[in-house]
Amino acid sequence: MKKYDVVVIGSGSANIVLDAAISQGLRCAQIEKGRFGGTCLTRGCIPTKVMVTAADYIREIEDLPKIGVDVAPARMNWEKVSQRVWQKINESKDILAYYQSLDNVDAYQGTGYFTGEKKLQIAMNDGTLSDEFTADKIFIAVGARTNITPIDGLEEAGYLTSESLFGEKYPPNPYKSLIIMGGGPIGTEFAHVFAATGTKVTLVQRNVRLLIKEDEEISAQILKEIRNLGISVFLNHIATAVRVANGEKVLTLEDRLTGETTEVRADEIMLASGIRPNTDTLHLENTSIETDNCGWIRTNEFLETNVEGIWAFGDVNGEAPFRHKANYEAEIVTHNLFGGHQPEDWRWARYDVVPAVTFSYPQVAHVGLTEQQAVQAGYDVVTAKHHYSSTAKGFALGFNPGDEHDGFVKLVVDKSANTILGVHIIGPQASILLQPVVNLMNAGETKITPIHPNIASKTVKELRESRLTRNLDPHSVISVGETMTPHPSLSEVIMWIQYYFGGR
Ligand SMILES: Cc1cc2nc3c(=O)[nH]c(=O)nc-3n(C[C@H](O)[C@H](O)[C@H](O)COP(=O)(O)OP(=O)(O)OC[C@H]3O[C@@H](n4cnc5c(N)ncnc54)[C@H](O)[C@@H]3O)c2cc1C
Ligand SMILES: NC(=O)c1ccc[n+]([C@@H]2O[C@H](COP(=O)([O-])OP(=O)(O)OC[C@H]3O[C@@H](n4cnc5c(N)ncnc54)[C@H](O)[C@@H]3O)[C@@H](O)[C@H]2O)c1
Repeated sequence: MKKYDVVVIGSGSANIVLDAAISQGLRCAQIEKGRFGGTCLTRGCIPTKVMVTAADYIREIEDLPKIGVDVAPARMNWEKVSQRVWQKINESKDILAYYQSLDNVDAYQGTGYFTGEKKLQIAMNDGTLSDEFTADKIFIAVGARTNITPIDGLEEAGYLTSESLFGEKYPPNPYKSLIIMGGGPIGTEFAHVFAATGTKVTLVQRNVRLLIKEDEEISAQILKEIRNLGISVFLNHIATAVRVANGEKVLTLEDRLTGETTEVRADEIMLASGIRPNTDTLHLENTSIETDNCGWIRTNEFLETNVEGIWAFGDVNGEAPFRHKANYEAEIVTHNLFGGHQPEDWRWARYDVVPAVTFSYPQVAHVGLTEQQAVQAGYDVVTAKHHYSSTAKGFALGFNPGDEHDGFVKLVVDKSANTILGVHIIGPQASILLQPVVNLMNAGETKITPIHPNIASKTVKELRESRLTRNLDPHSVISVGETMTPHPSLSEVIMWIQYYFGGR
């Protein structure tokens, strides 16, 4: 049976690990069933941010008269925006071509799955089956996909997901009307994009609030802002049936509190109702790799699975599903296994300082605990709120004290220790305003904290017993590089700093 040194399944954050293995001259295999580059490049962060940026400008231009700049209405040129969206998505072809050009990599286009504990096979996209093979080290980074909630009539009526939108269902023109189901980051970002194109958007959220991972005050504010954009929002509603009438999709909604039903109609329905892991494609039943009840692979703080020689990272381990978190984990694995470091200098993952940004209008950003979580955790909580209008630049941007659309920063502090527990921001550039706090919260000394204590290779057991600590000196470029950065371009600058100076 053929044996590789390294196999990576997935081509998103997995490529970070793959590149390190390649640079060491190891014999590698890469398996990807879809477009090379993974979700972020081909159907996630990057194409959506190209759209969101155009949508942001439309809204900002609309806001300009309030600071004394008269403007003509701005309009989204869908063809131009789409050309730019697909320019990025199509970089995928260059990624595939790059790996195909390397001698020590086999880039397989197909679905990889396990036939035994460390044995793999590939159902190739061309319909053939690969031979079985094995590897010393296997890295699973297969990500996740939209979780489709079954609704009567949905399959017959047809629907969109982020995958099909950036695929076979990409619209040549914006929809006249669109129903989006799900009020998380995907739902609110697409609601902003399409509303800015002139689409009549209806957002249906099962929960009583939008962006349920945010502090309650942020959820309440984003609701006001989203409604202010002309988007119709139904909270605490579920869809019970879909039918097609006069060329439109008609959705029956039920108020979960009162049971009252309403009908909403639109050209198209998009599901943004959460994600599920792609582990069902892997035939994990042929291995002893542990997952939780929903299929997310259990990993420890070193991204090890319970099977020696198999690691998993990114969305598939069920920790926060963000591009910056996936890359952070991939960099940890790279540092430990291919960085030439002794175990006592290994890195490990911590999930208490994972920043999150939703690129809605306005942006929403947070790191750490919400007020509600801090109270529940038993901290001596004190909070403070500072409005954009109370700052000189906030006023310059057009916010006035008392304005119901004023953005704010909410600080959650442990009063006894005087430490920051969480920061929550809603308003322009929230993604950038958050970053200094993320870096500070991540800096300093941290002690190893076991995650899934039963998962431990011999080295990890020793490291845990030695009570390893890592000191991130706030002056060091290494600390900058080891801190997650959710702003897309800021994170690229940080990666550049890390690669340029980090190794010196
Ligand atoms: C619409 C949208 C917008 C987003 N915006 C942001 C954002 O602004 N910021 C942010 O931080 N995050 C964002 N995310 C989340 C981010 O894209 C993911 O967290 C990140 O891409 C996960 O990376 P990954 O490496 O874990 O998996 P992926 O990048 O999903 O890579 C996994 C790859 O594995 C492939 N695969 C799956 N099963 C198999 C198999 N059996 N064999 C072979 N290949 C397989 C898949 O085709 C996929 O390409 C967004 C997601 C979506 C959907
Ligand atoms: N800017 C970003 O970082 C960014 C952007 C997009 C996506 N993402 C990541 O991708 C993941 C998936 O995003 P998401 O927004 O789909 O998931 P989500 O789980 O965060 O939100 C989905 C929401 O849909 C609701 N919902 C579920 N079923 C529903 C139904 N049938 N009808 C109406 N509402 C329903 C849920 O109550 C939930 O609030 C997120 O966890 C997020 O981290 C990140």
